[in-house]
Amino acid sequence: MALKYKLILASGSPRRVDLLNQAGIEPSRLMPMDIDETPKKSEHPRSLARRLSGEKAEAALAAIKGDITWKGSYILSADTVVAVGRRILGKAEFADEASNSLHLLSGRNHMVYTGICLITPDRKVRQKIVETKVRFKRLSSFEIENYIASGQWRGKAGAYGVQGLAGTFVQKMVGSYTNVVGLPLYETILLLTGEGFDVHSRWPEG
Ligand SMILES: Cc1cn([C@H]2C[C@H](O)[C@@H](COP(=O)(O)OP(=O)(O)OP(=O)(O)O)O2)c(=O)[nH]c1=O
Repeated sequence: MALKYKLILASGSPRRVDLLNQAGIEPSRLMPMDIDETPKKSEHPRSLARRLSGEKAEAALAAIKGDITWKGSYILSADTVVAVGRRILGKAEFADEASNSLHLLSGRNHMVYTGICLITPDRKVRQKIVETKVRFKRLSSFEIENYIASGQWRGKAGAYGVQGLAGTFVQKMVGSYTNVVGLPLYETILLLTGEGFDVHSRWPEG
């Protein structure tokens, strides 16, 4: 069946592509957007997730402006922020930063906010912020050291990836798991179908 709409995923995150694929959607194009992700002074983590997801989608829209191939396509973006209270734990650049982040998360609750932004073919902007509460067990220095050695913290908010070894750190989670991995599937599909994107006609037949 010919698909009615094209979808641009304004992201370079392999996790987001995997999650969309899991939902039976193959983006027509991947557009990683290099935006400044620095939080503003006293910006709430929720507001940051909202602002950055919006900026990624708007940057992709600006980049395809005037290109007839992508006229009438949907643009989807997301941004995931990990926070302890109002304290934002960004992507660690070095091992010692990642270690600090994990020490902070150890034995505590934290929040994961993912902002999703959808720009429709008629260029309406729709946003949704999804929250998940995560509790990590108390981590020993030995566990943290070994986790750091695995390298799985690289490129991930809060310096961990729940879909990998850090899944063993999670004592409790309230809310969406896929939200923590980087794209809340239930809410994303709801947003897409609500805006007329043909999600279910893309599902494979067995
Ligand atoms: C908390 C957590 C985050 N992550 C990832 C998801 C995101 O890729 C990343 C958060 O950074 P983001 O800035 O949201 O995304 P990104 O820079 O990786 O990709 P893009 O902006 O191009 O879409 O952390 C996991 O993979 N697992 C986790 O458990």
